[in-house]
Amino acid sequence: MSKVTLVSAAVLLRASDGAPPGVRDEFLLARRPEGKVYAGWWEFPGGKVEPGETFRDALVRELHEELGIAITAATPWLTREFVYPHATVRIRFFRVTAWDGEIHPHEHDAVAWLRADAPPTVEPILPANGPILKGLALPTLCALTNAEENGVDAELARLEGALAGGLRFVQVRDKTLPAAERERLAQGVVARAKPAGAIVVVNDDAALAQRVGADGVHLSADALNGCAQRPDFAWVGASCHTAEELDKAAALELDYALLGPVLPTPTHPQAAGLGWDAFAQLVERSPLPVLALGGMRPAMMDAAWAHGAHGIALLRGWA
Ligand SMILES: Nc1nc2c([nH]c(=O)n2[C@H]2C[C@H](O)[C@@H](COP(=O)(O)OP(=O)(O)OP(=O)(O)O)O2)c(=O)[nH]1
Repeated sequence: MSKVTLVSAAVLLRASDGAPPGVRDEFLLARRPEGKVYAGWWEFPGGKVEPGETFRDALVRELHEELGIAITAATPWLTREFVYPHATVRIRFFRVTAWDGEIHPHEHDAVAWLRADAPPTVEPILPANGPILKGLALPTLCALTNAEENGVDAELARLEGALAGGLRFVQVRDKTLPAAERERLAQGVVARAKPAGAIVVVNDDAALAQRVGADGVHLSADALNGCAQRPDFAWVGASCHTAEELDKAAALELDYALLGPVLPTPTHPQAAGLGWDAFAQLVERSPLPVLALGGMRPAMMDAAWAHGAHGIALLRGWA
């Protein structure tokens, strides 16, 4: 196997003027200068890990050298491997949310802030980074419907409130609801979520997702294990419990995974949950955004980020 070059890269995040509370919806790209491989291409600031350094050490050093800033808050995010003609790289991406100092490009010839929820306004972007941009467009809080407990109409009312409060990612779950009720729920979710610009995925029923015009499907772990190729939707995710399932979701080039249960839940009180440390170890090499599931509350978003999660998914407590 050829040598793998280790690279740390920073997704610097900030909130645009109209961003909902707590949402950082802009990220920074920088343009590689003349004289480097891929000169003129846009990348996340960062660079190679030097001998004796951790990924985090390299991140801190590179951002100081390249942008003149001292980062004060960075959490691990995705790890992406890519084979270029010149090198095979393993890039550890971090989300950087606070730093000291003004950004001045010392080693790039330009920088630009881009919106996470819109197509990029600069090009070309380094080929390894396509899925990274899609990951940035994925909201960090995923609401799972719970009409089995709340009833369809109450659940749709709860959704309206949450959409008004900034929710942008919904999974229609409710696997045991009678088919006609589940169809009514899915239709109602799409009718409310689409105008708000929210992503809707339907659990394990591609035909229903098609009929109601959802953005995608969410595969249960069983469906993932039996799946030979990525279903043809804009957004496809899967529920995972093990490293093998995370690998399978990555091999199918899905857009995200849910991993859990992280903590005990009312639905599975007998399961102890993975705990945050085991969660962090499992997601460390994942090229996909992974959302923590099981016993989550919105206030746990910071803990989730600190352990490498993209965000959290929850059945109760999202509104
Ligand atoms: N910094 C950065 N590198 C990326 C990204 N995407 C991507 O494929 N890469 C690749 C390109 C390069 O092969 C490698 C980074 O190497 P580099 O040449 O920028 O590293 P460096 O800053 O340490 O520079 P040097 O040793 O060449 O002076 O990772 C990205 O978004 N940011």
